[in-house]
Amino acid sequence: MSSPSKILQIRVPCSSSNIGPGFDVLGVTLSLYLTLTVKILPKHSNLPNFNEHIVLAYSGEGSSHVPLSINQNLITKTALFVLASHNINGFPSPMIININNEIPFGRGLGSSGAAVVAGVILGDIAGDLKLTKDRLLDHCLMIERHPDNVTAALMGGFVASYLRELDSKDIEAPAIPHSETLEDGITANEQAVKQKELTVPNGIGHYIRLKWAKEIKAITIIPQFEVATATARSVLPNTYERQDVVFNLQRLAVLTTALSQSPPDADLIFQAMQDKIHQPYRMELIPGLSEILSSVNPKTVPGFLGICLSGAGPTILALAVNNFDLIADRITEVLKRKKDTQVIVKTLDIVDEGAQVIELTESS
Ligand SMILES: Nc1ncnc2c1ncn2[C@@H]1O[C@H](COP(=O)(O)OP(=O)(O)OP(=O)(O)O)[C@@H](O)[C@H]1O
Ligand SMILES: N[C@@H](CCO)C(=O)O
Repeated sequence: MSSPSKILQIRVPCSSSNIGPGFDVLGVTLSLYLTLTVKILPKHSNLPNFNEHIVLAYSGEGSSHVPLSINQNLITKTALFVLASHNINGFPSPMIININNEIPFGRGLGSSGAAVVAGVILGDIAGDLKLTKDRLLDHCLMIERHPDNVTAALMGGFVASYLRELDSKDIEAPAIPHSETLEDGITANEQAVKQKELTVPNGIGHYIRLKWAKEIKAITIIPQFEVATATARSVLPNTYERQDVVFNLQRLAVLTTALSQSPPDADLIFQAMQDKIHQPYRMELIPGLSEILSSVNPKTVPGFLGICLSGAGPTILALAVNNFDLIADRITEVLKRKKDTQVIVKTLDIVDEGAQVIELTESS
């Protein structure tokens, strides 16, 4: 008797991180999703592609260039890493995985974070590991070393997080697929077989969910060009002046509470969303960023609260309680003047739910 096949859906929201001063600290989940529909087949099933026992189909954002080989795709590569770290060599059962992605790549909306979270959950399900949410987070944080996007995508809502300091031997194992340098030749699976053991430390990530005032919406102004996170991190300095660090710490502490208050205090939020740690250095990658960030002001546009680079950019995140179209038009106009690019505007809700697994059907 074969075991019945199972159909599950893994749904992970996109996220905007930093929110100005909270570089590598703050993340908030927004209403665009990466969805995997996973059919786990009985072990002896024949699949249409007889050479592989995993069939990957992909639609939506990134579909023209995302790799569909399981050793190269960030989602399946992450799942293989999770399995390998539990001494499971490869996917134990045949699967048909349909991926639908609404999150644009390389725009600062946490596409890689969502892919890593989806991959960790896929590995957990495929290996029947039953990992706790905190343990899922540990695995995510081995792959994406800044916690802001993955923690928000997994836990949902407005989240602040930090990483425990780890020994370099724990984080430098060559078997770890880093989300920003996917080109590495050896697969997690091959490496794990060589290493035999690959242990993911416990309790890497620590987080707290913060309150977000329900009337505050996120306007995302998404230019149609990509900035890879690795590039946007490579332009940052290794050391900072004390006054710049203090500037951000002061604003970060105020911002976390300011965004929870109803009605929101626009002047307080606008000032508290200023940053001196990452945005000034990323101006060379996003033409006109300085002008864009000063193109709207709560004194001239009622309902507008604040503006920043979303994640590593190039998307601009504007927070507001109304006048969404007017705010988006102002920012788009400056952006287009500075660079000849198409721009897509989406006004998104803040979503409370992080990654979810939904069991769809079960058939023999
Ligand atoms: N759904 C997906 N499936 C497979 N790979 C993905 C998926 N989403 C993202 N990736 C990989 O992640 C890369 C984008 O990651 P990157 O960190 O540069 O940008 P981002 O995550 O969109 O932005 P940010 O981290 O600033 O929010 C893509 O080029 C692709 O290699
Ligand atoms: N905090 C990260 C987010 C990008 O994923 C950065 O700004 O580089």
